[in-house]
Amino acid sequence: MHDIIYIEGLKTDAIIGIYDWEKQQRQPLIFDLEMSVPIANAAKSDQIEDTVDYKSVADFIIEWAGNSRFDLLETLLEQLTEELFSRFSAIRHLKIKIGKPQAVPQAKTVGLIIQRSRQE
Ligand SMILES: Nc1nc2c(c(=O)[nH]1)N=C([C@H](O)[C@@H](O)CO)CN2
Repeated sequence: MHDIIYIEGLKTDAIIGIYDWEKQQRQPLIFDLEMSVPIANAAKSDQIEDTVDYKSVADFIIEWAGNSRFDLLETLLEQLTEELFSRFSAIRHLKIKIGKPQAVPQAKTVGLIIQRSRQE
């Protein structure tokens, strides 16, 4: 059982969606992440290098998702998960929720949650 480093309510604007109008204008996406990371080394050393820097993860997601262009949330999240495992080697498991608040006007938000483990 590992510890969880989390990011909640991370907002970025992206080109995402299956309809023509969605391919013309950016719309907000909201990310919630839980990253399973062993924190014992960082807790002893007090060094950011020994853990996962949530600020670096947040900055990466804003940049990567902001420059992405997908039809489906499914594709975006699957590819984002691979990028995060590749860039942040201490992440063992990832749970990511993505919300698309403008997609269904009658709903507060809609979206997708995926959970993946690092493939060794
Ligand atoms: N499972 C999904 N369903 C839908 C998606 C999606 O990405 N995954 N996308 C859309 C449209 O782009 C919608 O968000 C526009 O309102 C519809 N269903």
